[in-house]
Amino acid sequence: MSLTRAERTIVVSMWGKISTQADIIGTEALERLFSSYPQTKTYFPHFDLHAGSAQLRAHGSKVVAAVGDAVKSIDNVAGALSKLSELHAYVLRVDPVNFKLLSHCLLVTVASHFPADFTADAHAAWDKFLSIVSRVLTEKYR
Ligand code: HEM
Repeated sequence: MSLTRAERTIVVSMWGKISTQADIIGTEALERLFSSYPQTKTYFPHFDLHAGSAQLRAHGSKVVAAVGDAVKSIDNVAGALSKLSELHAYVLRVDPVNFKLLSHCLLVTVASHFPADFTADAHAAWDKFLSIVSRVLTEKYR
């Protein structure tokens, strides 16, 4: 699976907007993840996961920064995220199903912040891009 040229253009150009609100978007996506899918909280027993907590905000900005690294290396996402891939697969052992949940929450968050940009094509491009990111972060399981 790889992005078409048109899909890359959409992801890169929307990232220009998302990156200006990266911390807010990362934090909101995590808040949505933990409230809609509370089972995901089991990976964070050491975190204060209340909405707006300092740890949640710090983690939200790290997650979105990593998505930004992937956008910047959109032709080599595996290379850009290789350290994170080892962390999630070998150290944290996050079950891959959780990546679908977080990707969904990121999509919903982006859609609600940028409704005019979130056309059906943009939705499809981001969905595909986030599944590539998720695949990279989980592929070391196989
Ligand atoms: C788009 C998918 C994801 C991205 C881009 C991502 C990104 C990151 C980043 C950047 C870190 C910090 C690494 C560091 O401090 O060196 C991290 C840590 C972590 N991630 Fe993810 N992650 C993703 C999905 C997930 C999912 C689905 C879960 C589980 C539900 C998860 C659980 C964790 C945990 C438990 C940590 C360690 C937190 C800590 O103790 O500081 N991640 N992730």
